[in-house]
Amino acid sequence: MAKAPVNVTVTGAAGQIGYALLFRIASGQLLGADTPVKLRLLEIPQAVKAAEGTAMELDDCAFPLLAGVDIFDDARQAFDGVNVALLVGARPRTKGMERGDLLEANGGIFGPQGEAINAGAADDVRVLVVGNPANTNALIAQAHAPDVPAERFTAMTRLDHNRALSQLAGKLDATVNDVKKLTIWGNHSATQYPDIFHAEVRGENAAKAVGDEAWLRDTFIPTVAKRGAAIIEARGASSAASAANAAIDHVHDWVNGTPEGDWTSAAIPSDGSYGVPEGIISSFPVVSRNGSWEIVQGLEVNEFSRERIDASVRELQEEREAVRGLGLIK
Ligand SMILES: NC(=O)c1ccc[n+]([C@@H]2O[C@H](COP(=O)([O-])OP(=O)(O)OC[C@H]3O[C@@H](n4cnc5c(N)ncnc54)[C@H](O)[C@@H]3O)[C@@H](O)[C@H]2O)c1
Ligand SMILES: O=C(O)C[C@H](O)C(=O)O
Repeated sequence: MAKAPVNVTVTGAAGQIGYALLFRIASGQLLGADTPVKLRLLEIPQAVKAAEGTAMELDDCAFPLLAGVDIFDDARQAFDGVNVALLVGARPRTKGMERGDLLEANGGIFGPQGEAINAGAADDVRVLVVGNPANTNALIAQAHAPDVPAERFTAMTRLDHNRALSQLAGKLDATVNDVKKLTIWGNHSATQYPDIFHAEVRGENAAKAVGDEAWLRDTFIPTVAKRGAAIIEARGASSAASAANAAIDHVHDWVNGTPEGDWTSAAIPSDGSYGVPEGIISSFPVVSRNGSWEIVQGLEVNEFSRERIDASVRELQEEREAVRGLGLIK
């Protein structure tokens, strides 16, 4: 029997990530070639017309798996019955805006969207927050959805993971397929920590294969952590196709499972593992089993890594305190 369509809501659908994302979802790359999807696009009223244009193009692709496209400017309607929620639309930082202003402006988006998910989402809803500051926006949405299991709220560090795979493979003259067990820890920000101490390249420990702490400290880590800014500098706009690709990877693996013998990175609510305070939405080494993320346990964290994980987690705690101070979470 044919599978029932899965409802996928994408916010910020008329933005640049939206444009790179929607066609890939509709073609089956998010959930698999046997799963029809219904797209539910959420935009602000001024951008609804642009979303309608994208919907026309989706029609014109005649995707066999696309079971419908609906466009909304109301979050309650957009998240009604949602199975997969991709929260891409966010308020970017503009000139003169302090971090508190940015968190407050995004609280005005992610709080109501969390409430709408709480009110109408399907029981199996999975939420991926892409819009920045992604980890803390996810925390705000989660706080407004008390009836949804907390672990269904995640934030995207898969782009950072993919960036790290490419940088490490390039250094060792390998391909990304040769690299396993790499980890992004912490926040999707410049404090994130890409960790190669447990990574393997062609079965050999990556840190040993690199054998160059200065490269790790002064080149690899800053290149990965500041890649978003480098893309903005080069393109004049933030990463879009690679961000959409990472969102596809994240949800695909969450639903279908990660391959045996490897792991990936995702920002998920901490259960206290690795000294990360419970509840913080932090990036960890994760596998997906039976449709749920699990933190890879038992990794030894050396002093070099500890310092960097702690710094990024501290930033997440500060963001949590800031949104608490603004009354956006309890
Ligand atoms: N986590 C990551 O790795 C990562 C990577 C790249 C970009 N990002 C972030 O993703 C976000 C989107 O990037 P983009 O390049 O697509 O931006 P964009 O400005 O091109 O598009 C954002 C869209 O969101 C819409 N929007 C704003 N408020 C909304 C709301 N309340 N409801 C629904 N839609 C709303 C806007 O109208 C716009 O169309 C940004 O916050 C960006 O910083 C995250
Ligand atoms: O949008 C940004 O600020 C950068 C983005 O998060 C990225 O990592 O490419």
